[in-house]
Amino acid sequence: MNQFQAVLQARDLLRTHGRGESLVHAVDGVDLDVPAGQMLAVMGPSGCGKSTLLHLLGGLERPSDGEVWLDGRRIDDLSERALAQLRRRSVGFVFQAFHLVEELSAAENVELPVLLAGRSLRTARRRADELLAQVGLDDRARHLPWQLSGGQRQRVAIARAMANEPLVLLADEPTGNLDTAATLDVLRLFEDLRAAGQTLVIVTHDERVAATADRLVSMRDGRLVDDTWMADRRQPVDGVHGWEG
Ligand SMILES: Nc1ncnc2c1ncn2[C@@H]1O[C@H](COP(=O)(O)OP(=O)(O)OP(=O)(O)O)[C@@H](O)[C@H]1O
Repeated sequence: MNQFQAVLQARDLLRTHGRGESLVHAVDGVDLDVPAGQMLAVMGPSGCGKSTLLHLLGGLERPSDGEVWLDGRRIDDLSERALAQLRRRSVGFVFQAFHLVEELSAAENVELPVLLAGRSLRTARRRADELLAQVGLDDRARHLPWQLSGGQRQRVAIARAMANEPLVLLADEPTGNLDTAATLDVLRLFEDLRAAGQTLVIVTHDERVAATADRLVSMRDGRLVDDTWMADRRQPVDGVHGWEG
């Protein structure tokens, strides 16, 4: 653990695709320390490597070179089995397209990762009840995903991502498919999680979303080109302008 008590660290991270003429440096020498409890936004033009960076940080992809550390433990060189366990227990993912299991109810979607982590059905049910209440969907617990609005589906996905109390919550364009009202719901939820000490990394194209973060890093061509700590300038969700437009 370093002086910032970084929960998540990237060291000279490289991820390439293809070879020869078609070689792409999706992530090209990224160093990053995310302190515990920080809400970090990642922005940059399409194709600059934001999703790839998020996948590397959460162990969904392995780097071509460099290191990823989670809570003081190096994760990029773990076995497949250990990495799968880490993803289930220590990292929460939220995606633009929700990726809920369509055959399962909202509650069952949240229960699933708890069961996969080896806990009892009773524990899983209790956790799902708590989390769905927290995201304001206790009255939708038995609904299937297609019976929910996009914003409701994303709130279920956030509840699912939080099911095993992850060290970090990683979100890839979480509001990209949502209208303004649903975006605000999701941001208020993130704000509550942040207030409770949750570490969040959020990839976004939306400056209004980034304005609510503690820190904004900008990427270009696989590199970090700017790193701004908002400190006192971060905006509470309801203080951000431009939602009407
Ligand atoms: N599996 C792959 N094979 C080949 N190239 C890939 C692969 N995955 C990503 N890339 C390339 O790596 C670069 C970074 O992609 P990435 O999806 O991380 O960008 P992004 O910033 O998240 O883009 P967007 O904002 O459009 O989602 C792009 O040039 C992309 O085409």
